[in-house]
Amino acid sequence: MPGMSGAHLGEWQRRSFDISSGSCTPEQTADAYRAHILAIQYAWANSQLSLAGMDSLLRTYSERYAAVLDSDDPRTGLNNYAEGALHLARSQRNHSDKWESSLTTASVLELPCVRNMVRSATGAGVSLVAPADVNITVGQECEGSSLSGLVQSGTDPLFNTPLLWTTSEVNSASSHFQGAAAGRPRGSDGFPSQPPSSVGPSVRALPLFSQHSSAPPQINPGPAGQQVFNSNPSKRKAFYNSGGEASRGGAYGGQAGQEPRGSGTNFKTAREQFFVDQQKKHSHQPQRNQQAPGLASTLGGATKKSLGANRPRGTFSKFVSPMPRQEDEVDGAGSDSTPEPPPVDARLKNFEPKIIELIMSEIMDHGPPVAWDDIAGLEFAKATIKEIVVWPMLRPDIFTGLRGPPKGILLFGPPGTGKTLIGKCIACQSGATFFSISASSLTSKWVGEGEKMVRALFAIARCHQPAVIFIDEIDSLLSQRTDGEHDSSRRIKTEFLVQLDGATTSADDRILVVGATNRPQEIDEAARRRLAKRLYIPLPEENARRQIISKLMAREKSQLAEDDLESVVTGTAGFSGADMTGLCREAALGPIRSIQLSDIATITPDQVRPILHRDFQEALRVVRPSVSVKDLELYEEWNKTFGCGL
Ligand SMILES: Nc1ncnc2c1ncn2[C@@H]1O[C@H](COP(=O)(O)OP(=O)(O)OP(=O)(O)O)[C@@H](O)[C@H]1O
Ligand SMILES: [Mg+2]
Repeated sequence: MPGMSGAHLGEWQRRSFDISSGSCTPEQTADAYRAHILAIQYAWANSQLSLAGMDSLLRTYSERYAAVLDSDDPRTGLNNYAEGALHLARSQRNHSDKWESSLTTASVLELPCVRNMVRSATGAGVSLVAPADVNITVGQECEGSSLSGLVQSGTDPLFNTPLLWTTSEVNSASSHFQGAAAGRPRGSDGFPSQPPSSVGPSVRALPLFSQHSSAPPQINPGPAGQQVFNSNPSKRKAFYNSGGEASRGGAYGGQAGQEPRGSGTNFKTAREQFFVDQQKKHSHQPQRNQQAPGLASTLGGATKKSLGANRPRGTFSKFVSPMPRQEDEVDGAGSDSTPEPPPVDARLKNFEPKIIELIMSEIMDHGPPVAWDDIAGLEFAKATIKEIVVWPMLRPDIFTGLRGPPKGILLFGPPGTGKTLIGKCIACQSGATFFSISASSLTSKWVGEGEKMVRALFAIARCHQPAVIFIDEIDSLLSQRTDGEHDSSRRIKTEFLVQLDGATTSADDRILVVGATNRPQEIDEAARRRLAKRLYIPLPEENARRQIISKLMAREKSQLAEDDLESVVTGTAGFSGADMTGLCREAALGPIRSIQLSDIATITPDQVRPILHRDFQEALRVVRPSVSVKDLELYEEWNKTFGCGL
């Protein structure tokens, strides 16, 4: 800014980025709090701050920091991670979504079967079935409402016919309309050739669907009799809408409008209250609900399920989800017990379930087991890891105080020397909950959410102690912080360091962080300090190379004399474990290459010759070591400077 001195600029920056100024973005605020947290830790490490002082300051700033991270408010918080997920979820449909059919009232009336029905009804004065209790939405008008439990008769001006609905008609109508919608084969006129069986004492056989019925149907009034309902289309629409509720009200007792619960409570659910209001609106149908109980009870099993709504409820009853449960759908009967959500640890209550799920999915499945013997050589590293990881996990009571194990390990060394293999072995052998995290799983999710993932990861690990967090290729996550790097990756790193510090210094937590890298020199020095035990995983020595070849050849048909093996071992100096595996693969192809092309189609596996020394000699001509001497020197150098090996 021209004319503005450095001092002014500094003042302006100080005020603009002052957290309390209220003008900071949530990112700036979070950054500032993070900086505070690190400064406090730094001050303590340099003995400028007492332990108690650090403790209290850390608590204050951690809480403020967490508030910014966890707040859902986009103006004050960073918690926007769910948006991406919700966007995806929005396009999905579930049971509660309305299924909209292309059928409209007009198109239904145009259906030949409906026309027939209208015609015969006009002639015979029989009842018409209202398109109710169909699990489809006809246009936007009726909402899959159920008229079950209602017996209505009257004159429908639309059809100019007596209007009569019975429970069975409702059911039949349901099946008819569903059938029509699904295009199922029907009788000649589109109706089922057999009338549906009676569904209960109040339900008569369906005259409407016996297509040749000419006499007015006999109507069983049901226990509560019938009522007349003169409707016009708009009224009927309203009635359908309320009727669904009515019937459902009936299905779960049907006493809406009366004292609803026999249990002496006046409690009404919102749905019941809605129904009562609707009923008042349609006060020209006064007895509608009185007849509902009987009909409803007969319909209980015959029409749609009430999804738990038929259970007596009160203020102290359990909430019953309106969503059908899977087992309800399977067994049809349902049970009174609602599924208990899995208990959530109080320490995780600040994290969204989705993020917890994401982390949990990172828990490594104990795939193919890896034993310590599967790792050739590396005796020192194996012994140290057993001492640090396995025994303390098994006997935490012995490994206390000064014997307390270090909480952070760094495995470093040239590529292909078995670092990841060791990680897999720890997963199998330690008996701890094993989280295998790669940098990409934290950084490639939603931008800005990496640090939340990191926090959640450590919180979950704390809930699943003893736990091992294995971070492969840790250099890409904790490389040295530079000025030019992206803000979000910087934030993830800082968050990781904060968490790592907590995990590696807390005496109570049994969380071990294991990092693996083949670029140790790129790791941030703060991370290096936290990963206190830095173990060099070198290229395999002669003995280890011999072990690798012997182990791999033992699974194949091979003839390798002792001398041959020795010559291969000496010829592979400088090979990594992965190079050795590659060499054996190449040698194993030798016998196949020696087969005549004409025989390849017919030869049996037994006829393939064993792997011989000459196959290794051939293979050695094409497989070269992948680690250069120069690279090796760098590792040795770094090991001398920072390593904890012998
Ligand atoms: N010490 C060993 N014993 C047996 N097999 C080994 C050994 N080291 C490496 N291998 C073989 O090499 C393969 C690769 O090893 P691994 O993935 O553990 O290497 P790494 O050290 O993690 O390499 P990078 O640094 O490139 O990730 C293993 O699957 C295994 O087949
Ligand atoms: Mg690896």
